[in-house]
Amino acid sequence: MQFLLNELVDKNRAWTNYGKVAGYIPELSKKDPNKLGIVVVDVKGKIYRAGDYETKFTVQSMSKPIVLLLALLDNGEEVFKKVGKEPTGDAFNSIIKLETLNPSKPLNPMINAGAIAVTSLVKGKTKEEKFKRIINLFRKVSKNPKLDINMDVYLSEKKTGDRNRSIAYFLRDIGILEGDVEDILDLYFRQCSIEVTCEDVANMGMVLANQGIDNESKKRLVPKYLTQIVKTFMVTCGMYDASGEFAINVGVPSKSGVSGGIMSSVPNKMGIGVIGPALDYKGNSIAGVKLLEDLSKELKLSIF
Ligand SMILES: NC(=O)CC[C@H](N)C(=O)O
Repeated sequence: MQFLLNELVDKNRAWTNYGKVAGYIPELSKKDPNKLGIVVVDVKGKIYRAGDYETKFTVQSMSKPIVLLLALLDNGEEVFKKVGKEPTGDAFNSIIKLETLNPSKPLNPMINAGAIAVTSLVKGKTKEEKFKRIINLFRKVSKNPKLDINMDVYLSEKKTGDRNRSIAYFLRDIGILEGDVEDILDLYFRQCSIEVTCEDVANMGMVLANQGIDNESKKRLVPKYLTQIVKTFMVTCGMYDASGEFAINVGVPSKSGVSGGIMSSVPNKMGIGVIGPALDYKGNSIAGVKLLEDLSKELKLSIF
């Protein structure tokens, strides 16, 4: 496995010359596009690392499946009164269907509109308590008690996130969001700015792959059926409007983020964390996706 990972990172590094780092969050545009790293954690707890696996990056949309777990723990299936279960075929930050669908609600929790609605459902008396509950779940599933926000990325997105702000105000207008919109957005920006490495992300993917059980302590962290719901969303909507192609070429429940990270869960086998900041026009890491395609073919990881 170690040899294979080294070989596949070397082979796919050339792809980092294609695509662009995300520019709409100014702090992300400073990232080195030529990084490519991967960590694989298997169900027995063995860890394999290759390439620029030590690179730090923010979770961005890879936070969506984890916060969805928390909202489902807090509210059960009531969550789906506020957000649907279907793919959109639109970009992750699209607004268009919010107005044209009737009755209107975000189509799924993996797009920004759906994720903002999900974040609003996390329980807690104050914003601080809500964020504490969010970061604590991240620390638990990543096995990294030191996980925290990257302040520069957080402030950068908070200052420039007008599209998300528009989405959130629209969601309040149509009755999906309740409460203080700026507070909900602030929580959403914070969850996106949690700083991780490939190993943290691989561990997060492992909990989902292992049906909610910590693969080492064997403790149950979240109910199995919630991990099934989340993994299904990762298959159908996790790579935004490229989820169908990714399902054919890789075939593993995965979630990408605009930082260039990808979290993958191979059911009952492994968690994978990948970083490659240069993105295609849909917002997925070009080299990261190519690397996962090769790994999936070599190890026959497709679930289909
Ligand atoms: N695709 C993403 O990773 C989006 C997350 C980002 N923080 C945003 O809301 O725009």
